[in-house]
Amino acid sequence: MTTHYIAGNWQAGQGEAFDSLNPVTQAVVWNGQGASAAQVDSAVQAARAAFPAWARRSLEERIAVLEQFAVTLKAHSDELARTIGEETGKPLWESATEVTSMVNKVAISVQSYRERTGIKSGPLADATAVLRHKPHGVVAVFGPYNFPGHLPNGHIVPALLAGNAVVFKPSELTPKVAELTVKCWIEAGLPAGVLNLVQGARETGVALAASAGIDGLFFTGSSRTGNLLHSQFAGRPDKILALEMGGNNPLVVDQVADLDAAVYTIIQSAFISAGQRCTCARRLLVPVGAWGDGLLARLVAVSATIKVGAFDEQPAPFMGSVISLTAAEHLLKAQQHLVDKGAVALLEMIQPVPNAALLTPGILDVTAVAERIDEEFFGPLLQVIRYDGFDAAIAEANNTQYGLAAGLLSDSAERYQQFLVESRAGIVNWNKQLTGAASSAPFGGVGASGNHRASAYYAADYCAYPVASLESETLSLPATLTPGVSL
Ligand SMILES: NC(=O)C1=CN([C@@H]2O[C@H](COP(=O)(O)OP(=O)(O)OC[C@H]3O[C@@H](n4cnc5c(N)ncnc54)[C@H](O)[C@@H]3O)[C@@H](O)[C@H]2O)C=CC1
Ligand SMILES: O=C(O)CCC(=O)N[C@@H](CCC(=O)O)C(=O)O
Repeated sequence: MTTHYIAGNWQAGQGEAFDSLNPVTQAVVWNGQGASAAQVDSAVQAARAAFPAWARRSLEERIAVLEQFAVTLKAHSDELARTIGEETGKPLWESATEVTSMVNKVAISVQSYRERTGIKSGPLADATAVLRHKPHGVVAVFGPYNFPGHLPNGHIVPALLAGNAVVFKPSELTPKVAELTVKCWIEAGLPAGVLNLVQGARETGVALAASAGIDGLFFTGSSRTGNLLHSQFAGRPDKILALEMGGNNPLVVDQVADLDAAVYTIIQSAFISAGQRCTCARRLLVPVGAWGDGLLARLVAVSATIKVGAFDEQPAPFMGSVISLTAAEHLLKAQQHLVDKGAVALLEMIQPVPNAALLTPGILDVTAVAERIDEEFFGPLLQVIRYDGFDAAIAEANNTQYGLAAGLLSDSAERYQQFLVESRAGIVNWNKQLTGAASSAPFGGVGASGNHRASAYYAADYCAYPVASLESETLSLPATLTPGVSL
């Protein structure tokens, strides 16, 4: 099976065989062989060869190809949404929103490029100061499985726009979405070699990250892998590394007037995408006392009724499956481990159908757990911590190595001001769900969530480097010479 797209040709893999499965039915969605180290190398060389001509094209020419890509995405949107659903288990309504985000990324990236990294100039007394931006060269893009279309696209579109050539290594759990996306680029007329696709698991990623031929690596994925890459790139200031990693995101609930609005917002924050968004609320901070007890009772009652099902089930479920049986098993074990450590299951997360990666929402009260685990559980498992006093809530919210997203549900503007000032995260929301960040804003975290290279609207910043010039069409002597020099 031809699975890799290198130098404008599809070719079969020479590495390990692997397949992607529908997480609910376990049916094979895609299979093939991963790229060998030699194939990764040829993909990097193809990108290197294609880079100069692509970078020399005018910005308008590159934009035209990108806009055509948006057109081809729209034309294939049903097929793409279905494939996202099949490979990830995400309900069709949600997969369709992912394709829309991919389409919208083009116009947003163009706007961002012009605003943040375009050409700017200003007159000086005897010259012109010009600021331009140049592409880095060949960049590797690593994607996660949870948004197999939208998140790699969030690196690829701005990278190509800036004039880079790309080698794309998608998640091994979602190869078919990557293949379809690359086909859309080909149909849009992207020249051969400018975007290359190498499929495969860890070994393919290791080979690509270690390639001497890349000038940068843009990664979205787990903190564990991101940290490995960070160590690997240490001492390499010549290569740009952008890391978008996970979080252990707190959502603080203050005593609010509209209890149902709070419950709905918590559900959208914790359980959308079956809890598989990096921005999902993982820790829910609830005040001690009767009001907090009432909120939790209502949250548990409503969460117990959430419809969970296969991606194409009708009527549509709110939550699809998690990515795999292995992931489901890992999450169930994590729940059991927390219960063993003293957590109280307010709503037990269960696997309702054997051999299907469907999980129901889980809510654990971990207040009594002595040493809470600061880890991201990437699924529908929400940990509740009761707090006494708003200062204590903020301290608890910040009690994590991560710093991606933090939210406050409160009727008090004053409390939000305090939360905004004191919380440590790249996304801080007020009375809004934590998930669903806008592509028109920067997207990134501090602490263990990233390396200060925010993506989305600020992706333009890591896709090009600034070149500052002082320019004068004629060379002439200044009116006054510096002391000590005579001509
Ligand atoms: N901050 C952000 O923007 C986002 C972060 N994420 C995070 O991504 C994670 C889920 O995605 P996963 O696919 O599980 O991440 P992952 O880290 O397992 O994999 C990401 C990519 O890295 C590759 N890879 C794995 N080990 C490697 C190694 N040693 N060297 C080179 N490449 C390697 C994988 O094959 C895949 O292409 C969650 O932790 C989530 O929070 C997901 C979406 C957005
Ligand atoms: O990257 C963008 O264009 C905006 C950020 C975004 O789409 N965030 C989503 C996905 C979160 C995740 O990566 O898991 C969100 O906040 O829901």
